[in-house]
Amino acid sequence: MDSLALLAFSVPLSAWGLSRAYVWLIVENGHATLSSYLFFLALSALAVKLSLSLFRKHRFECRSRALGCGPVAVSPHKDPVLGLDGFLKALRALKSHKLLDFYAVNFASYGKTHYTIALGKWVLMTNEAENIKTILSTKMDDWPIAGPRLFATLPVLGPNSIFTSNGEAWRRARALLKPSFERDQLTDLRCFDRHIGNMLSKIPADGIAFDMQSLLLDMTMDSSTDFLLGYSTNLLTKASPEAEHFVNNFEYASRESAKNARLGPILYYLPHPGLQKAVHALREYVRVYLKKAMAEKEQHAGIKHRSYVFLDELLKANPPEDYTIDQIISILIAGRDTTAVAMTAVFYFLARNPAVVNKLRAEISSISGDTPTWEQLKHMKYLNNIVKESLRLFSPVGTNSRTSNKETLLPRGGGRDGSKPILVPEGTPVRWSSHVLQRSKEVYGPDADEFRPERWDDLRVSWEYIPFSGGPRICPGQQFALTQIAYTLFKFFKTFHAIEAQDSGPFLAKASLTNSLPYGCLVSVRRA
Ligand code: HEM
Repeated sequence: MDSLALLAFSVPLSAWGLSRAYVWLIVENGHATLSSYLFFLALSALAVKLSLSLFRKHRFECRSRALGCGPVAVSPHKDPVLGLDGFLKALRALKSHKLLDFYAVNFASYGKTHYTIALGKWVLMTNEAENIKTILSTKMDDWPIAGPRLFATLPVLGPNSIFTSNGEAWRRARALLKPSFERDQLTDLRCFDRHIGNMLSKIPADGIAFDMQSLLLDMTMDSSTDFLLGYSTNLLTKASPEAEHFVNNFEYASRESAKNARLGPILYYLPHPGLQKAVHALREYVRVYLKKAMAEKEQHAGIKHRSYVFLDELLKANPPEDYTIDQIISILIAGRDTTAVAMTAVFYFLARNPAVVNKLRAEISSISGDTPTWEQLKHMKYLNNIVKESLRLFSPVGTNSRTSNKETLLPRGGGRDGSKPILVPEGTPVRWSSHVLQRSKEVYGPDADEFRPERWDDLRVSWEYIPFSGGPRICPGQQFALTQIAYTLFKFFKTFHAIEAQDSGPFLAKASLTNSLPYGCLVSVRRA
């Protein structure tokens, strides 16, 4: 039944019901007490609210039709109010590390754009590249970051960080950070070199199984802190007790943030002394290096006294102390796990594809010496295709979301075949999955689930490939991450001849702030 028919039916019915309730309760039974009046008032308020929401729904549908929009599919729910059945299914998928598959099944079953209910809230799911482009780029201002992602990171990053802010506050943070990601900085590979060397020296001798993911997590923490603060945590060599404490707090804060993302406002408004203590300790650790960098800036007044450090670059704009700390912690959260997990996935796929490794080694051996330049790395076509293909099959940020701040149009998803535009009400959360989109058979062909770097020789895609997101909020660390991954691969295959998988289970993804491999990535190597 459409909303007009419901309206025509329900308004006279509730008026009649209310008048009957009044006569029965107050006139006939003489219950003219305060509680019966209050009961009657509550009943009336409910009826008015229901009629008003039906009226609004009707007006919304009229506007939607006038704009040429179509209705959107709705996923079926046994519990149509809270959607508890869907929530429990998602929870089970999360626990068995199959949440990304759960999204894939839902998109295949209910359509590329559909509504679902999550704990009483209507959520728009869309995997239409055109819709994602509209949300992230063309109409970005209608779609701020809100909801779970915000609840997840606010307690750790505060409202001013590039990661949690919107509008003017976000533009200010982005402008401050932009110069620190300029190309010149990226071409200086010395910062990675030492940490990659430390990691390679920890890899056990021929044939012994080890977890590549945990080594890569240590390496990216060492290189990120070195790059950002000018002082590495040195987890792979001789970490100080302060550095170890910092890393423990960082990992604890990330885990608790992921819980906030799942339970949203429920946890966000409850006090969490453990998290507060960890965040305080994180900030104080960064403050020590910030103070050192400020002192060195005064002492050296414009003279370059050490190789590139992100903090030195930031301080050129004289930002306030706590604001700077917000941004540094944001970048560490945004860049450390993502890069480590992206590299883990590359090694996961290579360990299962010896023919790809042979082709990669041939390309690497065409470059003399053990230390490539930035330009050489950029021109290694096959190596870059491998990284691209791995990020297609496994994006560390496998899903993403925004919330509409006004009634707004999306170009697709309406009508029987989903080709009409849709009108989205204000306050609607929208979620999409780069992971599912990047495995679309429509775009990537029937072998979309296979690891085949050669497909990138002639494949041209746009918004169907978004491991680093897109639009003005595109990941500013993209080149930094890609360079670090390429450099690691180069050095790894100059040292080792082959890599073999030592686990045989299916590919699973543990969903947290970033997806990771729940049981690590067990491999063994042979020396070159
Ligand atoms: C393979 C590694 C990486 C992947 C897959 C990745 C992915 C992403 C994605 C998908 C977003 C968009 C999030 C959203 O729209 O909600 C993002 C944002 C961001 N990333 Fe990355 N990232 C990676 C590495 C890095 C690195 C190394 C850094 C810094 C050194 C970094 C810094 C940031 C920042 C600051 C943002 C927020 C940008 C903004 O809101 O304007 N990322 N990243």
